Amino acid sequence: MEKLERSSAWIDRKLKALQSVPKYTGDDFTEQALEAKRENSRRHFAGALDEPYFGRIDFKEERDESPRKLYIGKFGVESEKGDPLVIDWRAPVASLFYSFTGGDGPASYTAPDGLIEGLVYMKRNLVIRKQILQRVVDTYDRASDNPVVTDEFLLYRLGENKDNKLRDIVSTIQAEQDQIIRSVKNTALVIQGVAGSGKTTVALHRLAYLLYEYRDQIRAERMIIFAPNRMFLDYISSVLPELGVGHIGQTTFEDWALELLDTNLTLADETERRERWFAFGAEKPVIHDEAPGRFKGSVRFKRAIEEALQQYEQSFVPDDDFEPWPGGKLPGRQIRDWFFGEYRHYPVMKRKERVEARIKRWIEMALNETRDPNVRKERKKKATQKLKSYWKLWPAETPFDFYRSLFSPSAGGDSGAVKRLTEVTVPAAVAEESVKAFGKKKLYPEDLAPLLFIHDLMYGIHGDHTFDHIVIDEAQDFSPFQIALLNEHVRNGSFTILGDLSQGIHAYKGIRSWEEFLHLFPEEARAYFKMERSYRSTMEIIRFAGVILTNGVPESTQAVPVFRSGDKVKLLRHEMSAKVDTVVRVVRKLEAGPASTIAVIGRTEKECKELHTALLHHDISATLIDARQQKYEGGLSVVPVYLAKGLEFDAVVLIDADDAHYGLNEHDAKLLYVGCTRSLHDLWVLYAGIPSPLLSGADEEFARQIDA
Ligand SMILES: Nc1ncnc2c1ncn2[C@@H]1O[C@H](COP(=O)(O)OP(=O)(O)OP(=O)(O)O)[C@@H](O)[C@H]1O
Repeated sequence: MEKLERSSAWIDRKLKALQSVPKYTGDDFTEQALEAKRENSRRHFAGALDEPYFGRIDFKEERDESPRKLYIGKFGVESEKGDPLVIDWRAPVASLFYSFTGGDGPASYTAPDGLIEGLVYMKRNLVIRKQILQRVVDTYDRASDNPVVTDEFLLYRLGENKDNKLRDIVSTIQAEQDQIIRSVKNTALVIQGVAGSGKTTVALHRLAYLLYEYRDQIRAERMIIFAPNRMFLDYISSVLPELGVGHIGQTTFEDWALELLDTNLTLADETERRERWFAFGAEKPVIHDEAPGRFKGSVRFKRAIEEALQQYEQSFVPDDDFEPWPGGKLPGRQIRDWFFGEYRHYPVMKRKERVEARIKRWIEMALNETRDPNVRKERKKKATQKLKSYWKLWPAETPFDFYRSLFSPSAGGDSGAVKRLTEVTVPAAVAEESVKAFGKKKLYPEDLAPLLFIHDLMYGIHGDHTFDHIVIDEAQDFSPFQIALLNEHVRNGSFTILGDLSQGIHAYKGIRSWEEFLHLFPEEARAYFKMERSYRSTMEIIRFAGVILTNGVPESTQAVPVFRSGDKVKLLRHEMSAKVDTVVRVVRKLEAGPASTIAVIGRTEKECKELHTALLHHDISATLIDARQQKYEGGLSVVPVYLAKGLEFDAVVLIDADDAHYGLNEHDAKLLYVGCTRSLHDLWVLYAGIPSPLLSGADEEFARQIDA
């Protein structure tokens, strides 16, 4: 209590002092920089004032007589003398708070000058809100009979209801998560984590850590997060500001690539495609490596493009000499020497520019040697015309022209008649679909990486488009081509790539194994982590979801639950004709209970739309989430299962869990798994007729059958 009062008073004084300095709005750069620093500190102290710290760890270093009390908070605060009052959670010593897992033995952390060893005496979690101490939980006490770190505080945190935004977890980061967060910068981290293991959350905390640890080397504006859609970005948008980090770019791969390409190309409407990919029963598509996303996302396609471009470069310079006027001649050999020799390190279009400037300089020099002003004038005129026609001999394809020509030899630009891809054969269906879309200046998402790759090779990568660190969430839906392309847009291969193969519901474009990404990086520059503990859902929900994986994806990793018990999963059978009434009844019941976010999860967009309309007729207001959704509003949502990925809800009503909607196959199993693992506390699974075979074996211990 005394510590809290002292820290708060000190922070309050610092804040007031900063607030008393008038804000600088002038043009002086130095003053502007100082003001930005002050503003940062104001924000920092305002945050620290409300909640100065959340943890305490008593640690006795080997050389010390007695333990020191270390208070851990979101922001470090120092006393007037420079002593740490509160330690930033990202500081090396704070890692003790997270990595210490109990026992009598020594604990250690790595300080800038080496390993520090000692003994932990106590670990305490505190909840302080608006300077009022609300909760204290000692999760470790050396003096107790059984000194292990308990999950008590974590369970209290996990039991809380969630609103419409993902939150920070600084006070309860677990040891295995902390290890990932604190991994060194220049590595490509690939993380396979089960549903609810905290992948998204951990990646965001890692960004905050990197900014702290490498503050002299990296900048927030040069870090970027790729997420699957705008709604998901909105959902995760609070975490970084809560951690005091701003200005990190958050985007989708599509938006990022389209902006860089800066053309009049737009994305083709994928509604029909989505219906096809997510159809069920007899309509269900067979997915193989010839699917457009798999083919265009492959490394072999990338290699084939690279080769085609090399060929293209070889034939770039015409054999002709340049003869600006009778008797004047710049030999073709000389021009080729410039292009293939002197300028060989530049991308092809830059080389073309350089050669053009060089020819112009050559003309000027030749003109200067012409004494007679009339002849000079005449020659100048002729040279301008000749240069124009000479340039027509050079290829003038845009990256899009070039890309397009790969699919249909006759549709290319100047040299389109040449078959450019020699190493791969474009599957006929892919070529047909592509040609049709390209004719209307439309692209599919899987065209963006190859097109940008061609663009980069032709024009080079501008420094502004190179990042210090890249985070890729839901990476199982990315292609190796996309990762390889991004690797050229990041310094030192600094990546956090996270996903879950068991949630790989976009199999027509995503990967089958992490090896597909890992082998893109040298062995010494990559690291692979597995996160197997799931924090989101109750034990009952996790065990129930585990049954689905056992039935449909037997080789997948089962999630290990945190020991948080809740209600059994409700398996509710209803008459086919009573679907809407049953959903209405369950939703009303849930709305009357503690849940603040509820989702009704269906199989297809069409079925969700119908149900949403039916709910409105029953005066139940809900948000229908479709592929265009930009924001996640919370409350009650109706959402097709493939758009629910990444989100979470206090309660989930999963509808149509019958044998027709979810058959005994991998794709349906992954969809059903995603649906069930969205729930934190309460899961209702509704079906008419025969239940999905994926549910068979759901034990009475964690699931209960109810007849409507
Ligand atoms: N150490 C932790 N302390 C408290 N809550 C945690 C912790 N780790 C994860 N969580 C919570 O678990 C939930 C799942 O986290 P998150 O969405 O980051 O997981 P994920 O692995 O990305 O999930 P999915 O793949 O299913 O989308 C969130 O509510 C998050 O706050």
